[in-house]
Amino acid sequence: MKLPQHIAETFGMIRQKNPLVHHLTNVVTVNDCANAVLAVGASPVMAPCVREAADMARHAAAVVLNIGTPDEFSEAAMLAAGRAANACGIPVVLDPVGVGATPFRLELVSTLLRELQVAIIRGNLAELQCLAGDHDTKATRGVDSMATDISSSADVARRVARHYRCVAAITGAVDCISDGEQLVAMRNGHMLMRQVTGTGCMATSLCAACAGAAPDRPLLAACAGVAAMSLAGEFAYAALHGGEGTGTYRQRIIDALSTLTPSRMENYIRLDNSGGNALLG
Ligand SMILES: Nc1ncnc2c1ncn2[C@@H]1O[C@H](COP(=O)(O)OP(=O)(O)O)[C@@H](O)[C@H]1O
Ligand SMILES: Cc1ncsc1CCOP(=O)(O)O
Repeated sequence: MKLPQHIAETFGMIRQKNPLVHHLTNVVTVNDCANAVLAVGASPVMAPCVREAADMARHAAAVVLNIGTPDEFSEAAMLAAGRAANACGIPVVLDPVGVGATPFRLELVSTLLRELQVAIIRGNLAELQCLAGDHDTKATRGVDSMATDISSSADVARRVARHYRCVAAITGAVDCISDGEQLVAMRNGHMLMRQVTGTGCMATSLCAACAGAAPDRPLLAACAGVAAMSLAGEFAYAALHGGEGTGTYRQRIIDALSTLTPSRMENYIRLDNSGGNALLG
């Protein structure tokens, strides 16, 4: 089997298994994440209160910790959910939104990564550069950044994955996913995705949906989640008519996710081999 087929097969497992994805996430994009997860055949639930976060995590197939709008209660609830998930072998997927922007976010993410074993970290280049300890994180601008250069993304993804013993997924014009050894780079998506808030958060939730369906293959799960998001962005753009803008585009992204099939995914994934692709030592 070729790599796109493995990725597409992993995506297909979502509809077979209908995993429950528990989210502790931000207030900006929470509804988009819930709809994205539903669109691909998984079930979302959001239970951010510390009094039930761990109990809900135990029912779930995967847990998302997205630090987009952290407050003074976030750390306790995320730790409770994450510890419960770790104890039950349920994959935890971290989105370190804007981690380099404030000391509070950096401290929160450092605590989560010290106390929990995460399966997948999904973020943009600036966020993962920050986690890699790179000091040149000029790319940070609020919760946004740009990744066009495959060599930096590939290098940072590998280093983050090795350091935190997980899969690291860096999205951007090129998406680079690594487990520390193997690297998968894909060039799908559309630059208009940057004009719609939530495309990164949805990518993270989709990685969690895939990890919930295929917990034994986190690298392929992260590839499938990211590929689903990028392909939805690409197909949604192609479906726009004249006079339609980013509001319609946001809706069309959910439409594209809900109609995305494994065979379409397999056919449209564009691998970029210039950074060295999967099965690299
Ligand atoms: N310039 C681009 N060209 C194509 N796709 C892009 C581009 N920028 C981002 N994307 C896609 O948008 C989605 C969100 O990625 P990104 O913007 O990096 O996340 P974040 O919102 O966390 O910064 C991913 O599927 C990614 O591939
Ligand atoms: C705008 C904003 N501010 C805090 S969280 C958030 C949403 C970020 O979502 P994404 O990174 O997916 O665009």
